[in-house]
Amino acid sequence: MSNVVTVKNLEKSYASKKAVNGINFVVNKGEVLGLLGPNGAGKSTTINILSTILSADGGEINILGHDLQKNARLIKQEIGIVPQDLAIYEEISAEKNVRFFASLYKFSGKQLEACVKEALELVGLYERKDDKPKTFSGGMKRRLNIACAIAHQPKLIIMDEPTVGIDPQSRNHILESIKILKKKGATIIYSTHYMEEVEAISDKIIIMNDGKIIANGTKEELKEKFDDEVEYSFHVDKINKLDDSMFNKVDGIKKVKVFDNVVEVTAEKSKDNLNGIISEIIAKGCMIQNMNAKEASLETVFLELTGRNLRD
Ligand SMILES: Nc1ncnc2c1ncn2[C@@H]1O[C@H](COP(=O)(O)OP(=O)(O)OP(=O)(O)O)[C@@H](O)[C@H]1O
Repeated sequence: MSNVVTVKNLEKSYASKKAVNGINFVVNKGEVLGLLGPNGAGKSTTINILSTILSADGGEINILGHDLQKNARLIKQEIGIVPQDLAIYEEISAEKNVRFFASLYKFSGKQLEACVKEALELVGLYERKDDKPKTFSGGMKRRLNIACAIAHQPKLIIMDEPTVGIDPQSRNHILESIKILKKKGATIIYSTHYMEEVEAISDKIIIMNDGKIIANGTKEELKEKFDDEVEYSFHVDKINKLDDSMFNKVDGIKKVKVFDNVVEVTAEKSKDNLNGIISEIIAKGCMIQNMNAKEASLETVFLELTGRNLRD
């Protein structure tokens, strides 16, 4: 079976707020799906429904061949959930934490010990297995949280912002762990506020905004839509002479932003308009101190589609 997750017309409201508004998507076996969206987009609600924690108001979900409404119990055995908040016991050793969670599933005896070891090694905590989480850094606790969620070797792993607020070393470690889990055949759904993480590990990206999916595809597919776009940024000496309408005569200008000592111009590359833009700035009596050109990135795609920065 290549479809591990199929979501059709999923809906969920809280009182009058439609948190998830008729979304559809598929995740194939072995894929890492990055779920991106600004605060309140509906990512956690979607993830909590897939994790069988919340019930949906409408729609259909099939996970690993089972209908979620009819067979949640079977699905729970096959998935691993890394929640946004830590779910570990501070007062027992890292190893006992992992063993406890793994023992809730099908493993016991030697097999259980092997799974616990493998999970702790994966997140780089085997050397610290006898230590209590209360002595760990925030990043180490998050890594332990992951080990607890994956020790039973689930086919589908669902992670809700597993790298929020941690040190870069732990963050890299978590991203590397995800790549290894994927290599071993796991399917992963991963929600995050960090664009660079999605770029680094996702096979497919879904961008949510206001309960809806507004883009769905590979990184390349999403960028393609904005391939003809370039953002020029000029540092000038006399910003007070410039305004948003100064490039009205130049062809292919999409957006102008003037702030501090900077003028940012989003333009269509194919219109070959850089000379025209520079001429207009010089004609205003300004000197250009330096200039940058930025091609479309996922950040641009996100901003264009949602009108918001990812971490507003
Ligand atoms: N228990 C709740 N009761 C009422 N409203 C809720 C509840 N949980 C979420 N919401 C609202 O539903 C919408 C979607 O929230 P959700 O937490 O799914 O978004 P999110 O994309 O995960 O955001 P964040 O990145 O901030 O976690 C938001 O408007 C939120 O305020």
